[in-house]
Amino acid sequence: MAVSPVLKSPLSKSLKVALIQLKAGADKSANLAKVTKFIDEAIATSTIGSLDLVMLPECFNSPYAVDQFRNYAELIPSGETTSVLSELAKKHKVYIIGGSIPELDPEAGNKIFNTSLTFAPSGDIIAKHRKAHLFDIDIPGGITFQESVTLTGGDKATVFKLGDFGNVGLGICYDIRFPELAQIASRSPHNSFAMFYPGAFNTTTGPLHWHLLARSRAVDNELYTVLCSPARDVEGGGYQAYGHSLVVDPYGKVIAEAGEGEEIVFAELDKELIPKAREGIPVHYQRRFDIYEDFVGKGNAKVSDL
Ligand SMILES: O=C(O)CCC(=O)C(=O)O
Repeated sequence: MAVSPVLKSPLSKSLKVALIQLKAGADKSANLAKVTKFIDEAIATSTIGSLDLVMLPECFNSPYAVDQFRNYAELIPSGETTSVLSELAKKHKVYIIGGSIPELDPEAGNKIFNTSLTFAPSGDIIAKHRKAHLFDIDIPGGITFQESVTLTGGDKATVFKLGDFGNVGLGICYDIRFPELAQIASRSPHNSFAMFYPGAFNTTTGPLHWHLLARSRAVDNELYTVLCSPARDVEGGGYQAYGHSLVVDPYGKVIAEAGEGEEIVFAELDKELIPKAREGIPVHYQRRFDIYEDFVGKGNAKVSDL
């Protein structure tokens, strides 16, 4: 079996990121004011030097509740949240992975999607991912949640170019349970160095699977996984997010992690670690497509082009 040569990245820069773990309330304007304050603070207090990217959690401008999504849904790109994030990216000259918001799409029969936008330092939108796998679960004595009551799933994997840093993939929360999105992003022709997942796991499935899934996607694909959660909101009641926003390196090691409350976490993603991990443990090049099917790059993987 042929082993492909290790791909050395021509772009050796590391990516300095801040994860904003905050809790959202019922007041959208207050949520957006809080996002602005936290992003300003991340830029001003970074412990790792000048930041390249700031990331927000899933549903940061609305309660995470099936019966509320339509009330908070916005048009993209003309909605209020899109313009606030675009201005913040421009003001601070950073990339922003804008967690996710409920999106109203009149062209799709007014359906609602759970959508994540990424902004370049110019303020332009460079990626849009609609949560592909909806969170419909029922754990007796644990949690019941049915996103599909009001949301529609997206129909594409999302991979995009983060400027000079190279390609990255984007999924939302429950999407992390489906290894295929990270596989598509990590493998040729995309060769991404990181997967980003804004996510709001809960106090039942968080302790069970949050770290396990982040580390699994990282080890399977030998890339960074970056997960940003809302903070726990005990006083507010409602959906209790797990917290523990984290960054996992291509060996599966957790290199940064938040607690449960509101917090900013900083981490540096050293891209040189990707070829090192893939050279040392070359699973990336040892796949046996003679005994199982390769679905990536075979024309049936749909990748978003905005
Ligand atoms: O997969 C899980 O356990 C949690 C998923 C979730 O909370 C979500 O998709 O919003």
